[in-house]
This record gives sequence, structure tokens and C-alpha cells, in this order.
Amino acid sequence: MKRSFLLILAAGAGLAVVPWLGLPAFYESILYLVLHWVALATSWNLLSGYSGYFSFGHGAFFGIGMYTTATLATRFDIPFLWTLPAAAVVAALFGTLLGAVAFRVQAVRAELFSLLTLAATFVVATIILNTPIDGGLGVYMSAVAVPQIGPTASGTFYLLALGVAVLTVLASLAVYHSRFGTGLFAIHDDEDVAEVMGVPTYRFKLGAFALSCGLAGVVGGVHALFVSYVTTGDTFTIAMPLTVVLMSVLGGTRHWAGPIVGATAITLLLYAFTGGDSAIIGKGMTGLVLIVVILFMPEGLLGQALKWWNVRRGAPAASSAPVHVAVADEAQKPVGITGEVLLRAEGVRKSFKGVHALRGVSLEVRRGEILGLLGPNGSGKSTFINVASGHYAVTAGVIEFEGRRISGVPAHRIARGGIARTYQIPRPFAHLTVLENVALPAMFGAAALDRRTAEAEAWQWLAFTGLTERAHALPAELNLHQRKFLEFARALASRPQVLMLDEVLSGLTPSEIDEAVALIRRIRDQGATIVFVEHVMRAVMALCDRIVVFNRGEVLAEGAPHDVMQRPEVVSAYLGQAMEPEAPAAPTAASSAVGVERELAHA
Ligand SMILES: Nc1ncnc2c1ncn2[C@@H]1O[C@H](COP(=O)(O)OP(=O)(O)OP(=O)(O)O)[C@@H](O)[C@H]1O
Repeated sequence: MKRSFLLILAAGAGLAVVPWLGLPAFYESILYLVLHWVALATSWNLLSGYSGYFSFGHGAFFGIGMYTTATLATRFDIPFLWTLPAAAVVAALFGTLLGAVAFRVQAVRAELFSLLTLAATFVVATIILNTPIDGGLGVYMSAVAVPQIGPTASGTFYLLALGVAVLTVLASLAVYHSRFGTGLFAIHDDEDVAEVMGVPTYRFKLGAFALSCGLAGVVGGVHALFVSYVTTGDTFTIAMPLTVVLMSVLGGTRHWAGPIVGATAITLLLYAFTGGDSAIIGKGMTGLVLIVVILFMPEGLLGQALKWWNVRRGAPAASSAPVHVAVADEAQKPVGITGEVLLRAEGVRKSFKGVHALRGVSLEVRRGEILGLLGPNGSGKSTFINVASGHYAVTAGVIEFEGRRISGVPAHRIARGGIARTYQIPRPFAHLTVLENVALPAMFGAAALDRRTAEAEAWQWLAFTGLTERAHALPAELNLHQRKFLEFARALASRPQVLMLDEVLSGLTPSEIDEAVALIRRIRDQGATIVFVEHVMRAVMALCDRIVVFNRGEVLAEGAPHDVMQRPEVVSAYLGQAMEPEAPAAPTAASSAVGVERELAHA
């Protein structure tokens, strides 16, 4: 990051000499437009490219910036440069207000968010047009003094655009390399999982939106003086957000530099063909390039180039992993089953539009134990995990963790508090590598590590789950067994006190099941408390200290595995026939704790 930061500053300083080269004003204007679009596309990408919330309302925030500057400079005689921070603040405030409403509503995602932001553009345009802000006449800015930054007016505009572009790109770079950026990329891939892994999704989206809008506002402020006559017709067009989207997509939305590439390419292409019929040829060629890129390079020009470069260079070797990080800390020392209640559910109900998935479930999870949740399909086991991890809100009842109520608490805070879960069908972040997938919960879960330490720790969990060789692969390149183990590694990386495993063995071969059982033992022996939903009885009997059997959303039986499995009500509702009494006994909690710590230390 430091290198990129210096590179951007050096490029900015180098480009700042252009106005003194004595180029015709025409070239300075073209360069102004390139930088103008670079700043707009980069600011859009901060929210939309990183988090996947495609905004078609960027024109609204850009326009708010234009009108803020125009109004302050013409009606209140505020010097132009002083109006720019105001343009940023007003646009950011408007974005925050819109985001505060839009991001609260779960249903407003994907195309609904795009439509909402597009609608916001027209609402803003209508308000401005029909109030004294514009009044239908537009705002003339020809009387506003252009600050003397460059040797000429066109040089000044160029320098202003350069400054804003550098500021925007630096902001985008900083977010890209931050914990905030990692959270946004996770939101892009699977927002619900990101929240359950500890990412404060609402706050992150709102922050990214405010920053994106604020930067668009500054660009608008500069552009108001550049065009010198501001009208709603020219400002609030659908063409503007569309252009910005296409520029970012062309360059690549998953990299901070993607919009720079896209904006430069499209602006130069359009301006290479100006005048007469060639303008149409320019637009046609731009469209053609876009179609080719979208069809054959979905990651954009820069994304494709980086992929090609990584393949040529060869993926970073697994040996680049740090040699040792102490994964097992005080909180993970083997504790054995203490009898202390860690998690308590009291009368928990969960309904889905008439389907009563949980009908007053009460149960306790004790520190250090492996508690098996069993029951026929549809009996409510996964729903219990979903409500305990905050994925769903309870309809009624209370869940407490370490004596504190967690029902009603946002999922990211529950994760931070020390509860982690896996998904029955693995839900990795598709565009993050295996290593990044594991580092994310280490950053946002109970461990709350900084980015570098989290990555170092992720290597340890990859070694623990046998995934080291796949660290730089994308989840799509893993087989089912590896994807299940990735789920384990992610849950473990957050250093949870309670780990909820939802059918982690389904779909695995017998030898893979043996491996997974051994892994679960190692995890428990480290002191984690485990809630284990499973149908594979061999594993249940081998691992569980206690069992709770669900049936139709209620607790049917609970107790020691051998005792519960013989009960007639369990046999008739779930097993069909009684289990053999000589099934293997569950191991004790601290049986091999020392061995596991040793393994981790050498991993
Ligand atoms: N998001 C949802 N919307 C509607 N109904 C749901 C939802 N999630 C679960 N259900 C319903 O709640 C009931 C309990 O489902 P749940 O997945 O908790 O059962 P389960 O015991 O985990 O089953 P399985 O062993 O098959 O995974 C089922 O009738 C299911 O259809």
C-alpha cells in the first residue's frame, strides 16, 4: 500500500507541471475531463464496486455538489474554493440520509437499491428545479472569480481536477487496503454471512456511501465553475451515472485502480472521435469495447491484466506463511466440561409466515461440552443455530450468552462476543481467496485482530484444517470436503467460545468423515464449546457429551447420548429403531489438549 500511495503522489506531482508546459488550452481541457471522470468513477467504485451496491444515483450527489457551489458562490459570495468542502458535506449528508433509510430495509439490495438511487436523482432534480435554488433558469457562474492556481484559467481547472482525482484515488486506495475495505468486499459476496462473521454491515455501507457521495460532491463543485452555467437538464441526466458505471466495469471494480483505467480509456476514446460522424463512430467503438470486455473479461481490463500477471508470476508459495503465531491463547486453554451454562435459550419461538420452525425451545449449552442437536428433517435444528447466531431474529423468547441477552442483538455483535457458526451448505466469499476468507473472521470476530495479524493467524488455521496448499485458490476451486474444512477454518479463526457446526459431515465420504471427526475432537480439546447438528450417528455417538433431540420445533428429549437414543419417543420420532448399546463412548474434554497445542505450535 505504501508503494501505491507514493506512486499516486508522485504521479500527481508529475502531472501538476502540465499547465506550465505551454500546451494549447484544448489539451488541458481534455486532461481536465479525464481527471474529472477518474474522480467520479473512483468515488462511485468506493461503494458500488467494493460492496456491490450499484448506485445509479451518483448524478444526484454530483449535482448536489454543483448546486451547493453554484448557490454559495453566486448568492452568498463565498470564495469558490471555500464552497468545495461545503459541496462535499452537503452531498455526503444527503447520501447518509438516503443510505440510513435504504440500508435499514433488508429487501433493498441489488436492483432495488439501483432503482431507489436512480429515483433519488429525479426527486433531487425536481426539488432543485422547482425551488429558488434553480427556479428553472439555471445558475450563471460567469461572475465567480476563478482562483489563480495555474498560469491560465484552463490550467487552474486542470489542477483542481488533478487535486480532486488524487484525493479520491488515495481515499479509494486506503479503503481498499483497510479492514473497512475487506468488510465491503465481504458484503459484496454474501452480506448475511459477512454480518454473522462480525462485519458491521450497516455501518460499513453507510460509511462507504457517505464517502462516495462526498467525493462526488467535490467533483460537482469544481465542475460547476468549469461549465459556468449550471442547469438541472444538463446535470441530472441518466447518462452520467451510466457512464461512471461503464467506466468502472471496463477498468475493473474490484481494484482501486480499475476506474482509473476505465475512465481514461473511455474519455480518450470518445474525444479521439469528436465532430461530425466520427462522434458516432467513437460512441459505437466504446460500446463495442464494453461488450467485448463484459463478455470476455468480467473482471475488467485491470482485473484481467492482474490475473494474467499472477499466473505468469506463479501464485505466492505456501511457504510465504509466517512460521509461527500463537493461535491458542488464554481463552482457548482446555477447560473441560465445567457445568457452567454458557448459552441459554428460554422459550424460543421462530415463525416464518405461518411456518412455526421453533415452538418454545428451552435448552442450555455448558462450557466445554459438545452438545449434539438431533432430530428429523425440518425439526428446527438449523433454525436454532440461525437464531442463536443472530442470522434470524427470534419471534419470542430469550437467548443468553454468558448471562447477557443476545436475542435482538445484531449478528455482528454476537460474533464479536464469541459465537461462530458454519453453514450446512458452505457459503464462502466467492471472490476472496481461501486465505482471505479465513482472515476475515479473525479480523471481525471475537479475536478482533488487525489485518496483518489476522492473515498470519489465518495461515495457522489453514494448516490446522489441511488447507495450506489451497491458500491462494478461490473457493470455487475447492472440492466439497475442502469447502467444508474452509467453513471450519473460518469459524475457528474468529476464536469463538461457542462453535456451532451445522451438518458439517453431510456429503463427505467415510474417510473424510473420520478426518472431520478427528478435527472436531481437536477443536474441542482446545477448549471450545461445540453445538453439533448432525445426522451421521457414528460421529454423533463418538463426539457428543450430551444430546438434545428436536421434533417439530420442540425439544423432545435431552441427556446422555446412549440414554437418549434408547428412549421410545426418540426411536419412534427420529431413529426408527433403537441404537446398538455398544456404540463408542464420547471422549473426555481435555483428552488430548496438550497434543493439539503442540500441533498448532508446529503448524
Ligand atoms: N427462511 C425460511 N423461510 C421459511 N421457512 C423456513 C426458513 N428456514 C426454515 N424454515 C422452515 O422451518 C422448519 C425448520 O427448518 P430447519 O432448517 O430449521 O430444520 P432442520 O431440523 O435443520 O432440518 P434439516 O435436518 O433438514 O436441515 C422447516 O419447516 C423449514 O421449511
